[in-house]
Amino acid sequence: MEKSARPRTALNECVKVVVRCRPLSSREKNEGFDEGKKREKSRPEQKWYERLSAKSSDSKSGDAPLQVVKVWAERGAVQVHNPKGQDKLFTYDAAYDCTADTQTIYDEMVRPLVASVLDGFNGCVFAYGQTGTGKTHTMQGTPEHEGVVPRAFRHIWAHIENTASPDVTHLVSCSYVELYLEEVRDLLSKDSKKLTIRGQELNGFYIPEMTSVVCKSAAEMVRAMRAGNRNRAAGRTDMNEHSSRSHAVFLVTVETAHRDTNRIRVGKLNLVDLAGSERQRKTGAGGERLREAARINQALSSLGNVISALAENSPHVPYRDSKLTRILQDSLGGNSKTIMIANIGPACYNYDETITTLRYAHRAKAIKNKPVRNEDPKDAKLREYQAEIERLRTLIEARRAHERRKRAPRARPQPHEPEEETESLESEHILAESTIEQEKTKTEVLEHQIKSLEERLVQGGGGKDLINDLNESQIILEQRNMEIAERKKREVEMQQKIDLEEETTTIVTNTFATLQQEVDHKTARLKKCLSKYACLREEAVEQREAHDAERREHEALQAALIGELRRRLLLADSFVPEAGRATVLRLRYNDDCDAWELPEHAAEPLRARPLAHPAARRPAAACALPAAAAPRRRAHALLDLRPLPLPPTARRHVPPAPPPPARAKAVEPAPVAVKKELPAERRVSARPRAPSAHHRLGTAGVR
Ligand SMILES: Nc1ncnc2c1ncn2[C@@H]1O[C@H](COP(=O)(O)OP(=O)(O)OP(=O)(O)O)[C@@H](O)[C@H]1O
Repeated sequence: MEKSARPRTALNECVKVVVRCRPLSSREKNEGFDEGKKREKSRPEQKWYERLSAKSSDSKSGDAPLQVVKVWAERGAVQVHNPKGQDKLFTYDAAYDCTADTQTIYDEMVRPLVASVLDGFNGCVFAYGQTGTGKTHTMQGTPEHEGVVPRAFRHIWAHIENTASPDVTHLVSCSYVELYLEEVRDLLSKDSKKLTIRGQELNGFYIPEMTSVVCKSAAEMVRAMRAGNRNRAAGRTDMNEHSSRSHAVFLVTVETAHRDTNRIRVGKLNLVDLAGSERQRKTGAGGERLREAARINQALSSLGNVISALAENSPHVPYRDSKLTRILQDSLGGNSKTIMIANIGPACYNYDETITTLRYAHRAKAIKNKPVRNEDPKDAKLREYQAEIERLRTLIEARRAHERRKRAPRARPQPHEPEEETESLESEHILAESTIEQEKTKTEVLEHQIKSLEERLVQGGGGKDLINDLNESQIILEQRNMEIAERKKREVEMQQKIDLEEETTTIVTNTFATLQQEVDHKTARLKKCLSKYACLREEAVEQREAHDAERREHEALQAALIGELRRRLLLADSFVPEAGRATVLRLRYNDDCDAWELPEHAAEPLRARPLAHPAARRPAAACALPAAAAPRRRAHALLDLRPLPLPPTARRHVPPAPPPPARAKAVEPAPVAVKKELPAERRVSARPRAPSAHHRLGTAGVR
């Protein structure tokens, strides 16, 4: 992710939100009727199951009651059965049920976005949702069902082939990174090296050192994606056989140069497959999986906070809270056109998670981005390559001219000329020949360099003639699909408008014959309003409960992390030598460099408290007196206000003395050994010690 220039003027464009509901998995179908599993569920879930089972016997349909989600594709709405009250209804830009395939989602929603990227805009598609709801299935797909990412590759290359002409040059490059345990890793480098996010909140963040692979076809990009996927962290949980344990970002950069206008457009497409939120109770995660889950949930919670802050137009957006939100800064509230695909599962077992996902997705609809076309940005590689090719060409020209001058016919030695002169002319000739040879080799090297640079660029020679019939008909078909998708989108929007206006117009258009009619009508409206009010109150209670649950989870996580921190600090106290501990405590973490640093001008902490000199009239630090030991430092004149370590409150455990043999008992009484041990212990605690890491944690107010 290269740093790009900030846009000057931009039109606001809302984040588009799409919901996709996957089919019930075979496991969910079986689990619904498994009495053993039902008993394991928490009480509210069990009640829900019981209610549904009752309904199921009424409806006589096997698995229908297990599903709580109903998708109204033509309205872009999702309805969720509420076990405690009224059903919930959310509307989005589009909604797809389990029968919809990725092709439809791509044609209707993603295709226009990729077209904008080819026109020089930034674009982002990210899949969000609970674990096992089909984010990877949507983004990457399977060999049988191609996902959004490979479809975008094919779309990009179909466009490049279609617009091939000698006046248009393209450069396509891709990068692939993952965020695993809050570390950014390069998936396209052999050793998956760790990367650093640089930049400031105001100017946007970027990753300067990530590998960028120049590609010449869609197949090459798919190969790069697969190579990256092999390096990506994945693992098994109770909810997903192949669960992604990291957030992955595939970045495609398309640069297009038009010779006639001499302008370069750079479009960047971020394709993000997030790891899913998960509850330890359901995934059965432990050990390393639990650590991963904690980090995944933490990053997703930061993402949720960013979405909420942007939706509420809050003056502060906490992008800095996690690396994920830093990476996605431009996509959320910045210079980008963005699509959020919210993946949900239909099972009642996941009711809470589905509602949470739908709420965040609904909030994301209010986020306004400011996309602008990126024209002639400073970091365009195409311009760099073109300049380099131009420079090499001039160099070759200069060399050739030099060569020609050297080859110019020289005066032949005349018979009457002296022999020495003839010899010198001949040696000069040989020297010139060898220089020409050397120059020739250098020119060849330069020509080779030009060729390799030109190979990276895609430049069409024959325009439309190059495209075979199949490709052309495919493009026509895609255009038709896009038109159909556009019409469908308009239909959904109109349907949503009609639904909204239907309610308001009924009041206006209604004319009442009698007063009683008006009273009845108004009573009905009042009842409707009251039920809406009850619904909202219920939602507020639910949100508070969800918030409380989330807080409890965070508290448990925090307690676990503090426990871990204490253990590590204890280890540091026990094993880091006292001499080096003061230095260790001064280390500060630098977010930008992703490393621990020793601040340059930080005062060195005092190893011991300064004592008043016994000979001085006024109290003064012993080290401040001239007699004090040299060398003196400025830091020595500072007063150390940190509390001294408290003496230990527990006595050191003294192993009980082995029962003495009957005869020795009278000679060596046991209590003496305990008495001897105590003063020695006190002496240790009274000695001025370097501040311990553990002690610092205590004074920092961490409970
Ligand atoms: N629309 C769908 N149609 C059919 N099967 C699906 C669909 N969506 C998901 N699945 C199946 O559900 C399972 C889980 O999907 P996937 O791995 O994509 O979930 P995920 O959201 O990426 O999970 P995680 O966050 O744990 O990585 C897979 O076996 C996948 O094939």
